[in-house]
Amino acid sequence: MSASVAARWVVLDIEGTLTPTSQVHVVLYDYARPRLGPWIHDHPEDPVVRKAVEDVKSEAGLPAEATAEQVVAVLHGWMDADRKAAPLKTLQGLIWQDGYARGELTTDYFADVVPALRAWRQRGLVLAVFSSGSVAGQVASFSHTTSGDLRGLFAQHFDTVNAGPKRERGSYEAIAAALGAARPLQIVFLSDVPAELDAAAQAGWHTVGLARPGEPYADADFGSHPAVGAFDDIDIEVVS
Ligand SMILES: CSCCC(=O)C(=O)COP(=O)(O)O
Ligand SMILES: [Mg+2]
Repeated sequence: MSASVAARWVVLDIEGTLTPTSQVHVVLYDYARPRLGPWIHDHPEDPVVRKAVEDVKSEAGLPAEATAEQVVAVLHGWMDADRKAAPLKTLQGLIWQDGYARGELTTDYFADVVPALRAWRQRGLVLAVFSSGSVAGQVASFSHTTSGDLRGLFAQHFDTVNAGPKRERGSYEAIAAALGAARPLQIVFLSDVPAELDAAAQAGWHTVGLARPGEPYADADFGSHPAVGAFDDIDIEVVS
C-alpha cells in the first residue's frame, strides 16, 4: 500500500496516526483519571476550569448545583466510552500539560513518524495538527517526547474548539481558511479514522488513511481514500 499526493500543508491526526492508540487510552487517560477530581477541587477560580465544569453539567443534563463528585463521575464515564467531549478534553489537557512539565509524561511515536515529519519540514511542507485533544494538551505532548522537543515542527494546532468536530466538513473548511490555503487541494489530511477522512475529502482536501498493524483501524474499509501502513509509504510532492 502506498500513496502519492501533491500538497503544501500536511494536517495530522494524533491517536492512531502519530502515536499508538495505547499512548492516549492507557498512558494519558490513566494519568488524567485520578487527577480530574483533585484538579477541579484545586482550581476553583480558574475560569477555564469553571467553564469546563459548567459545560459538563449542561452536556450531561446535571443540575447547576451538582457536586464535583457527580461531575467527575460523568467525566470518568466519558473516558470509559472514549467520548471526546470538549470539556473533558479541556480538563485532560490541563492535567497533561502539568504532567509533561513535571517530567512525569513522555510521548512515544510510531518509529516512522519523526523521521518523516522532519523530512517533510525540510522539503518545505508546512505541518499542522488536528486532534480531539485540546491545543494545550497537544502542544504539551510535543514538548517532551522520546525524540526531544518537537514543538517547532508544527505551524498550527487545531482541536474541536477552534475548528469543530472531526467528522464534520465545516471543521476542515475552517482549518483551510485559518491556514490561508487558496485551494483545499493544497492540503492533505492523515488520519486512521475513515469518517474523519470522509469529512476532509468533502471539504476538498487530499486524504491518506493510516491502517497501522495492530491498531483499531488496521482492517478498516478506507473506501476511496488511499491507505498506507506507515508514513514511509506516503510520497508528497510539494506544491506552492
Ligand atoms: C495530548 S493530545 C491527546 C490526544 C487526545 O486526547 C485524543 O483524544 C486523540 O484524539 P485524535 O483526534 O488525535 O484521534
Ligand atoms: Mg486518530
